[in-house]
Amino acid sequence: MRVKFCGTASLADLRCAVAAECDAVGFIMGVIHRSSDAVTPAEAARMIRQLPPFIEPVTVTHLQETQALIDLVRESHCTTLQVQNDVDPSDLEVIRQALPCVKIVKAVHVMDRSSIATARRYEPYADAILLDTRTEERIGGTGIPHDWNISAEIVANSTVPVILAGGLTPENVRDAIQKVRPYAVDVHTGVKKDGVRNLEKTLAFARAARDALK
Ligand SMILES: O=C(O)c1ccccc1NCC(=O)[C@H](O)[C@H](O)COP(=O)(O)O
Repeated sequence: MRVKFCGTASLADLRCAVAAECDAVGFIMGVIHRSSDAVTPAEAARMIRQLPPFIEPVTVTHLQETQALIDLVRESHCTTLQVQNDVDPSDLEVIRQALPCVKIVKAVHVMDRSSIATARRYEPYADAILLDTRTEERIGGTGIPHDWNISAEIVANSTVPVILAGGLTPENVRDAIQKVRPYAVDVHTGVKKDGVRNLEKTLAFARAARDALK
């Protein structure tokens, strides 16, 4: 099972994720909704210089305007873009033309069964779909799980890889994987202690995720 740790805000956070043998690290940039752990593109670029090979750095953002998204990826030097906010699917095509080597992940918020159609709408334009939770204030990093029955249905019918996020923890990630069968899992809040990424929780999350289907 692949694992992404989101909200990497310091070298200490980065080292925790690397120690847990992560597959990807997310850098939150360009936030317009409530959020924590945002960094500037220059800060992300500096941290990425310390990243060992074969770990994917991901630009995670609220921004919606196509050129702003392209600029953010270029400035941060990430190799994957996670679009957390609403955009027209055709905008993803424009981004792909501008950044042909960058993988595009589109977040879909699982609120009710309408999310199934939303995910299907983005599938032709995204390299992966990330299923997340939203609240009135936040469109990511809520620490709240959603209805995994709906997520499982999206995974079962998707033509692209599906990443499960939203309220995952070292304690519930095994059940989540067994029920939803995602391509990868993603966590931000669930591996924090006293507001910062915690090494024990990060290691425990990665271990539980990797052992879930054994
Ligand atoms: O995590 C955030 O605060 C965030 C802020 C702005 C845009 C996206 C954000 N998160 C996207 C992620 O990939 C998070 O890991 C995902 O929402 C899960 O978060 P959590 O429920 O806290 O584990």
